[in-house]
Amino acid sequence: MDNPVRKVTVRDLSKKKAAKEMIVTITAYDAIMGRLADEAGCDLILVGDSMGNTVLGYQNTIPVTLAESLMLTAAVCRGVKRAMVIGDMPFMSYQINGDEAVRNAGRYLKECGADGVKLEGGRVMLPVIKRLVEAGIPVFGHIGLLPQSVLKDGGYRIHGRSSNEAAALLDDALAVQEAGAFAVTLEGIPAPLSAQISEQLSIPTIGIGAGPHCDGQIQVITDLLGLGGAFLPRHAKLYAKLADTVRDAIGTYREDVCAGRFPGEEHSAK
Ligand SMILES: Nc1nc(=O)c2c([nH]1)NC[C@@H]1CN(c3ccc(C(=O)N[C@@H](CCC(=O)O)C(=O)O)cc3)CN21
Ligand SMILES: CC(C)C(=O)C(=O)O
Ligand SMILES: [Mg+2]
Repeated sequence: MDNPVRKVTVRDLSKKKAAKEMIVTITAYDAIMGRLADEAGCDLILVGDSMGNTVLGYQNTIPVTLAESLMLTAAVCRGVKRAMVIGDMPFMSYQINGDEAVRNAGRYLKECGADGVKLEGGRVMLPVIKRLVEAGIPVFGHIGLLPQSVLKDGGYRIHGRSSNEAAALLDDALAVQEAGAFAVTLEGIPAPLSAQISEQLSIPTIGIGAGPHCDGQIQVITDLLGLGGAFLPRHAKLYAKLADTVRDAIGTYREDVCAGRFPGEEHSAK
């Protein structure tokens, strides 16, 4: 039997925070990208409900279904050996009540092989997070800019700019920690406030659009690889231009086929 690779655990993440080592996180939506992110050494891989905006082609994360999220989470898990894989619970799969949240969250662990789930919301989600943790499900919290509230908020905006909002966000972070979450995403928060939250919390903070003083960072993989459309959020940095590479490769293939250059003899059965 192959020597199994040792999985990253929630305890490894705590140790990284204590040692001031960055927790590197990225989203993935299929086995191929999951494997590549794992091979690149990421600690955490989130099967984000940003699959709505990216691979599923919706306007936002609202329409993503539990079935879609479970299917892609299972695919990512099949590609990943070492990193923790977290399923991002979609809109309306955990907000109704704790019973539904536990039933739905459990499916990520049992049916997909995920190592935990993520859900959006601070103090209001304390009872739900607590129920999941009591059931033995590792929970990754998420506070600040909450994409599943885009319709209520009327768009995406930085949270915590006023002193009232900043105090509420610190309280949200403490509530998520008190509920038993193993880490929390800080999204769209001014850098000084995420620095303060990261210092006050014993659990790791993972930032996106939240400055450099978090215990780790997360990015949406299609933003980082240049696979998205024209819009790149301010928080994202282009590390590659894969859309150009892919379009060029497919275009060359098309020209070869039209010109009779492909398939050649070496690609043809005798
Ligand atoms: N491709 C992609 N990348 C993401 O980071 C992402 C998603 N999709 N989908 C789910 C959420 C939505 N996110 C978003 C989407 C838009 C902005 C945005 O418009 N930001 C403004 C700055 C806002 C401000 O400074 O107040 C920008 O100009 O980029 C931010 C986060 C983050 N998440
Ligand atoms: C951006 C991260 C935090 C997320 O929730 C997602 O990708 O859905
Ligand atoms: Mg999400």
